[in-house]
Amino acid sequence: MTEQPSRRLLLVHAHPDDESINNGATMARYAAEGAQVTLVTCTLGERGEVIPPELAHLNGPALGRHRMGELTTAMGELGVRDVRLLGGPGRFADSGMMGLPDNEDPGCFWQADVDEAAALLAEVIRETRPQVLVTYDPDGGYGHPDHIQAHRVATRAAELAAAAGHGPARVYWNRVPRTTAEAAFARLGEELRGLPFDRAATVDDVPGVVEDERIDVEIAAGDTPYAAAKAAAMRAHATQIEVAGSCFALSNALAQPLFTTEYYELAAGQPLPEARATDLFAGLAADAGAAS
Ligand SMILES: CC(=O)N[C@H]1[C@@H](O[C@@H]2[C@H](O)[C@H](O)[C@@H](O)[C@H](O)[C@H]2O)O[C@H](CO)[C@@H](O)[C@@H]1O
Ligand SMILES: [Zn+2]
Repeated sequence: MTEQPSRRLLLVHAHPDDESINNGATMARYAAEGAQVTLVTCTLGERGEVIPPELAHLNGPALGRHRMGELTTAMGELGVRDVRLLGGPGRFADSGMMGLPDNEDPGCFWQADVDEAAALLAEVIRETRPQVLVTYDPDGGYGHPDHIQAHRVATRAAELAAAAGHGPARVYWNRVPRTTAEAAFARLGEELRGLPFDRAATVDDVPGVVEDERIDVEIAAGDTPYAAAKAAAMRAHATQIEVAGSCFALSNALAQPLFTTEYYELAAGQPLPEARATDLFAGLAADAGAAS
């Protein structure tokens, strides 16, 4: 039986790029510190728009394969080695933005049976035994069907794992504190002229913004190598993201801040020993490593 690292983190995301945008610095930090970091991505983003003109021909399965390559490159930048597609490559297709006919595709993630998808994720939890699971809030951060479904599947999988005696000690939701977002957009407005973007997004465009008091953990990368790794990982997702300095834009070309501090709300599990902790595992009994 091989020993697992004493700290084990599982992140559940909807598309290739979400993990770097939301948790790139966090993943890089914990990977560098020797924690086990497992990423489960639920779709390959086959219905995404494509930014670079030279790649505009990519769509459907070809885009999905290309984005899997982007994800592999991005995880190399973060030092994350355990990357899995929920149910295997192509099991659940990208559902498209909320309200589009794409949502009715019987093979898309939005149409998946939550219990069936959760059983697949629960198997990953049984194998990897994470103490910490990170996913989106019930609205998926911004209402995208795949993000909402990722929340539902991750939540149900954690319940299944707990019922089997090996559930995560903590479940966190990706968050951004409102005052931080507002201050970052105020600075962005002054910097926009020097950026390759014509317009800026707004605070309302940022997923998961909540009042400051709901933030339980902040992982500040500041000027550490983890901030640079996050930017490099986001750049690797070139079909979806354009990075310029301390900002980025998705295919809508709306500039938004690239946060090098990442924030979390404790959704379930063991309370934290202090307000605004700086470690997702703070206060958890460091086990010797579960047998795999
Ligand atoms: C960050 C994220 O979740 N991206 C999703 C999203 O992409 C957006 C979508 O194409 C929208 O129409 C654009 O205006 C926006 O700029 C994109 O970020 O939805 C895609 C389709 O489901 C998905 O592939 C992409 O990963
Ligand atoms: Zn997404």
